Amino acid sequence: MEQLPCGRWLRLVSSLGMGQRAWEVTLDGERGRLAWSDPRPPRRGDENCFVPTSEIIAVEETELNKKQRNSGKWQKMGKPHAFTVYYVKKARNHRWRCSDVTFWCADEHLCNQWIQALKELLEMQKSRPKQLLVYINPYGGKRQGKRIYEQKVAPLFSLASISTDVVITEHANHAKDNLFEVNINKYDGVVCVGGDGMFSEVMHGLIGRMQKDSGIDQNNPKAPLVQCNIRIGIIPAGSTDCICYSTIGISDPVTSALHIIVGDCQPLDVCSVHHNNTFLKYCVSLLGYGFYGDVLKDSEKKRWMGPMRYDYSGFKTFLTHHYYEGTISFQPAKHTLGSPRDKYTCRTGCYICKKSEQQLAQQRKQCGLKHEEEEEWKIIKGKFLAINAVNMRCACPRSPKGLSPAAHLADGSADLILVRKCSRLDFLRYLVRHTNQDDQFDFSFVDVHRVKSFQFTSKLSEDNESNVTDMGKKRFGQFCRDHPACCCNIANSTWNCDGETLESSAVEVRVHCQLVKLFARGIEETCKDEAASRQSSVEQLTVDIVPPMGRRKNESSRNLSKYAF
Ligand SMILES: Nc1ncnc2c1ncn2[C@@H]1O[C@H](COP(=O)(O)OP(=O)(O)OP(=O)(O)O)[C@@H](O)[C@H]1O
Ligand SMILES: CCCCCCCCCCCCC/C=C/[C@@H](O)[C@H](CO)NC(C)=O
Ligand SMILES: [Ca+2]
Repeated sequence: MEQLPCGRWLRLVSSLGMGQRAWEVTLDGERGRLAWSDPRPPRRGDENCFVPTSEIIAVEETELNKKQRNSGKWQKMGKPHAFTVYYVKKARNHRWRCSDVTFWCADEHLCNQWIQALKELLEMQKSRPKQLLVYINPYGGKRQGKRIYEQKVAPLFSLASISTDVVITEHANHAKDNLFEVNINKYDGVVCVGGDGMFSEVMHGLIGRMQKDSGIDQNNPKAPLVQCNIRIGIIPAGSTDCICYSTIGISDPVTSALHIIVGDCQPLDVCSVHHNNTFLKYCVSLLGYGFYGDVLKDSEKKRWMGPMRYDYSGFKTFLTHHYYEGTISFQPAKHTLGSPRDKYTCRTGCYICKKSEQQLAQQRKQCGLKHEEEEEWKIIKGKFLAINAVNMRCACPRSPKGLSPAAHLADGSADLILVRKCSRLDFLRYLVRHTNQDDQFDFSFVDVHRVKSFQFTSKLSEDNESNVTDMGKKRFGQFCRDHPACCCNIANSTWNCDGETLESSAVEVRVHCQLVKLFARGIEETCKDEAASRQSSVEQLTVDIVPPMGRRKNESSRNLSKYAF
């Protein structure tokens, strides 16, 4: 056994009992892992197990029960001493579970030494939260938030020695308002139990509190916002849970709780939405006008249906097939490395996010924020069935690859998807591609741009501003309502902003790079993904990224692959 100068164990190797057999158990502080293997040759592959110390949840001294003590080897020795290690076990589809293993030995001192060493290693994990503030929406999704928290999450937090202050919300905006009042410095993180709307509330509370404390005016669309360092954890108990699904890879309360316990950290871009120098909302998942705005507006009246309301309203909105006229102007995100149509998806420790954030910071240092306003704006006028701006891929169980499969969580850009007027059948084909492997951008009526800011004005508000008489417009509105088959809608749609409707149709949107942080790590690469994506990603990165970054023409993909995979 070796000991660090500070007195900590670097390496502990012992022969310990597990079940009825002796195992060689190694705690390797330097490599950060606990491993156990059967010392009897030949070693079978499935009997060599290890767990990274960063994924150990807790260690506890264990009383072996009577049955265990009376069987086999136990009888031959005095009272055995045992300890249990609880750790993260990774199952399929990004699901995490809490597993445990119990080791025993006859020597009490040795047993205590192991418990002590493991506890010290856990203490060294500085990113783990000790004190959390939890908000539960009892009415989100299928109204199971409270039960989910009490039965699945609270026992894990208690096992990991995390203290919590729990607030069960009594009305909408309860959590948001409360975050302006609490002693926030007391907490290492805020957890929301609910859906995307509940996350949005907590995020608004935290960002708003941070700006207020720093004297930043949120109504100024150009204000450089102050980053929030207090992390947010999401325990999914909503209807879509798109933010959880897109940042963890699955919508599962136990998996989310374990990501919180191990102290994961995933930065996230946030869009600010303004109208006429008035702050409206922040958005992290979907900001959608037209189809998704109309689905949301209709579904709000059907909240009693629970998550099914989106299917009902989705079908109804699809049949109405309304399109909306307006003008979109946007600034392409030139600092980002990827593009919405490359195959390089955002994964844990994403290189594209890291590099894009660095390039943006460098640009701002060199040219200042003011210069950005003068950068190129592109303008598109048209008739749209849907305008969707997504800050993340917006995946959910209904659409596992999401609205924009290659969108990045933390690259300081959003993907702006414009679905122009097309036939019902074409729109259906577009929607169906959200659910299969085909490219949903491969349609003549769909455009996608990676942007850092955009503005939208509907034709209706443009006309109102120019001096067309109101009478004429009203008459035209009447005409269209009388002829629903024509599908044009001169009324405005509404914006769907993370599942909340916005009052105004004219908006000014800006992406704030990595404004908030989550207890998450992005989507982990699975063996299946690795095999499928390695070849295409390297090719794609070499083609798409290398030339704009000014690399030498034939610089090999080897240099990139060392970062990417
Ligand atoms: N106690 C409460 N009573 C009524 N509304 C609440 C309460 N607590 C929170 N809310 C509001 O309920 C809204 C919806 O909640 P939530 O996002 O949890 O569920 P959901 O809408 O079913 O799921 P999703 O957003 O994933 O579609 C939130 O915007 C939140 O402001
Ligand atoms: C006929 C087949 C049609 C299948 C269409 C499937 C498309 C599903 C795409 C879902 C995208 C969800 C984007 C997430 C938005 C959330 O912010 C919001 C609030 O939870 N949810 C919704 C539904 O607006
Ligand atoms: Ca992004």
